[in-house]
Amino acid sequence: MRHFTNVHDLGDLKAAVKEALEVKSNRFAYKHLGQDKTLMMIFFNSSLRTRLSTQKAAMNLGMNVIVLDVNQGAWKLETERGVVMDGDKPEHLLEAIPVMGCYCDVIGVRSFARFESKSDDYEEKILNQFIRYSGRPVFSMEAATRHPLQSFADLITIEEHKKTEHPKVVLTWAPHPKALPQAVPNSFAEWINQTDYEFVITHPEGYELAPQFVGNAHVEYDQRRAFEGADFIYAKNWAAYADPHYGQVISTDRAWTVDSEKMALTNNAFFMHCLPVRRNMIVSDDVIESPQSLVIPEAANREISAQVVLKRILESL
Ligand SMILES: CCC[C@H](NC(C)=O)C(=O)O
Ligand SMILES: NC(=O)OP(=O)(O)O
Repeated sequence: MRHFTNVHDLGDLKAAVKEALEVKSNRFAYKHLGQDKTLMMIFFNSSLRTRLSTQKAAMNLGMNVIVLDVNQGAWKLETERGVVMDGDKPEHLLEAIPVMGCYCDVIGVRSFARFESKSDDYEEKILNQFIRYSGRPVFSMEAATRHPLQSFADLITIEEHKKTEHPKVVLTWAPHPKALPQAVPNSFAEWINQTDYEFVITHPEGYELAPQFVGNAHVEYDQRRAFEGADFIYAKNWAAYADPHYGQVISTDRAWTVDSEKMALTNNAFFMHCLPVRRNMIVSDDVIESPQSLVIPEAANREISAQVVLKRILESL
C-alpha cells in the first residue's frame, strides 16, 4: 500500500480486521519492518489520540519518529500557488513539502477542512499536495473530508463487540458550539457502507452529508425512531455541508444530546465516539460513563489501526 487516505486503500475489510486483531495480539513482532525508517507526522491542527497512537504504532514497528506542528515552530506556510508572498507567510508549501520528504520515509498529515472553499476542502487540496510533491508514501491523520485511521479503529471496535452478524449501527448528529468538520462522519459512513451492517444516519434537516458518503445508508430525521433497536450508537457533531450553509452551525439543539432515555430505546446499544467529546452537549455523563460506553477501547484501537496501515506501507517500500 503506497498511500492511505480512504477505505478503498485497505482492500478487503474482513482481511484487514483479521490482520488488525493479529497485530493487536502480537504488536511487537514486526520491529524489523521499521528499522532505520523514519515516520514524519505533520499537524496543521490539534491532536491527542492521533498524535500519541500513531507515534506508539510507529515505535511498535521499530521506526524513528519526527513530529512537526506546522503552526508552532515552523514557518507559516502559503498554500495558494501564484500568490505574491509579501504578507505574513515566509515559506510556500511547494518548497516545504519536498524538503520534509527529504528527512523521512513515510509521512502522516493532519489538515482539517478550512471551510473557506468547499471545492478546496472536498478536492483535498492540502493532502493531495503532500501526495504529489513529497516523494513519499502519505497517509491521512484526518484530512478535510475523511479520518480513515479513526474509521478503521471504529470498525475493529464494532467487530470486537458485535453480538449479531449484522448489527444495526446508527450515526447520530449531536450539538456542539463550534463548526466541526464532516471528516469523521463522512469517513464512518464510507466504511460502514462497505460492511453488511444495517446502517442509519440521523440528524436534523439541513445537516445532510455529501451523497458520495451517505451512499445506501437510511437517513432518518427522527432521532428516537433511528435509535429503536440499535446495537451501536456512534455520536458525532458536524457543521452543515449543504449550500448555502457550508461550514456553519445551524443548530445547537440539545434535544439531540444522547442521554439514557434515548439509549433505552435501543437494543442495549454500545455507545461510541471518536473523542474529544463535549460532555452534556454530545452525550450525557451517565451514558459516556456507562458499561455500554466503548470510547476508551475505541481510542485504544487507534494504535492498532495505525500499526496495520504503517505495516502495510513499510511492506511496500
Ligand atoms: C477526531 C475529531 C477531530 C475534530 N474535533 C474537533 C473538536 O475539532 C473533528 O470533529 O473532526
Ligand atoms: N479521535 C481523534 O482523532 O482524536 P485526536 O483529534 O485527539 O487525535
